[in-house]
Amino acid sequence: MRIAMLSPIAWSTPPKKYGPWEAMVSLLTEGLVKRGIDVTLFATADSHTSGKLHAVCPRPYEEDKNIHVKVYECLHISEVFERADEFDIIHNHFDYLPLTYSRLVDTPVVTTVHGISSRRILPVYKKYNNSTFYVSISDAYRCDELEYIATVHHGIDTGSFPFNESPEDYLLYISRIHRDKGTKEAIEVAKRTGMRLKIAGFIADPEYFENEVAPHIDSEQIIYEGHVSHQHKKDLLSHARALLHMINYEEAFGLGVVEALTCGTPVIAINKGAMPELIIDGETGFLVNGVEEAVDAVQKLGSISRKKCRESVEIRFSVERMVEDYIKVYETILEKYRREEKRPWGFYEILTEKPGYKVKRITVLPQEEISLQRHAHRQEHWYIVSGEGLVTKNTDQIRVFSGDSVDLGVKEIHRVKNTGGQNLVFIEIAQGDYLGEDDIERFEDKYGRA
Ligand SMILES: O=P(O)(O)OC[C@H]1O[C@](O)(CO)[C@@H](O)[C@@H]1O
Repeated sequence: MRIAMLSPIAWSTPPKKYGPWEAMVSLLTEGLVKRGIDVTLFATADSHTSGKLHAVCPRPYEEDKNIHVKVYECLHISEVFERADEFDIIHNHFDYLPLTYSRLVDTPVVTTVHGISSRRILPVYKKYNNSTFYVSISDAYRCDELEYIATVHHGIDTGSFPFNESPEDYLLYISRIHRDKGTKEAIEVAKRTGMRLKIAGFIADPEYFENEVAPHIDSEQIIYEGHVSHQHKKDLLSHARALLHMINYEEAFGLGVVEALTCGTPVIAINKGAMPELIIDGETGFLVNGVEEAVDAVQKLGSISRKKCRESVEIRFSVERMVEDYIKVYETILEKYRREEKRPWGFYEILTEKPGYKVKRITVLPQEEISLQRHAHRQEHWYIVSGEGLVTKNTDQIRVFSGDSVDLGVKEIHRVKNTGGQNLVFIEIAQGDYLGEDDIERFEDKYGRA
């Protein structure tokens, strides 16, 4: 299996410090290579992989403000798609932009949806919903308007995080410093419980840091450790009494939460987003609804077994499990693709074929149309499953929607155009003495095949 792994270029892959998407891409890439899979990693030039690295962007744009973000995004993404024929699957971790190239290539594209930053980007995801594949990183993060091939939780290199049975007496906040992540609320919990709080992470929102965080830093009770290295992060995580994760948004996953648990450190988190999928309330931490409940939870930390914390994530969130899950996703996609016949207007899948009849599921992409045609040996019955279209039947024009059907006799001239913004999907039952694809007489064709 040949995989093109498209990483973001905000940070290197793996990142030197912060960079959760790039960190996950690196772990997945290395895990796949270990399993003998041929992976080409498209990432910044200062990235490292035991697979093959392909880079056009010299440095991460977050580390070098001279890198023109849009220019390098274009150069980076186009590289993958220009080499599409060399791969069996393109695995996109670059959010929505690469989706817009996906219909220009024959290689299937699977996207791990790391985060939907705003509902305003949904139209792109919706447009490619039926022609590409999406993986959700938690069940909580599935968007009702999209279809997913699987949920795959992230995995971490659990073995590289030290387990510590005897913590020190401080609470920890480790994340980028931003309102969403609840730095201010973590400070409040520390102050109310009289415990020390160590804060680590890069300052994603300087104004928030200045107004809500900095005034509380006294380097005694509230300590800012800075944008820490991987080693420093592991030390902080393994020695903390608990991790405070007082998020103010529906977080898609929470790598820091899993990393803390791996060290044996319980997590007190706001019960939002993926938190219930990561933390077992009362056993590996506490799911709370605000500062008040978090303060109570701190008092109950003694009831948590640190060993249990580690055990709860060791297998469920290991890299090996994540790699295994993604291999299954790739295999499912390849199996589906083997069955699907590509056409310039979309694709079809033969559901069954027996002497005398053949059943297909036909997908016409938005605004595309099949040729104006007729068959000498078969009649067809079309049942519209979803989308909307305009059927030409001899001299008639018939608007069709989900639930409608159309019958086309032998030698009747016909065509269908997808007139909507979603895929037009219909089931075709063809009956006749000959059902080969070459029984098509084309009169007109948008793609020059007539
Ligand atoms: O000639 P085109 O545009 O590829 O269309 C072919 C499709 O049209 C149909 O013949 C429908 O009439 C399908 O059975 C077939 O897959």
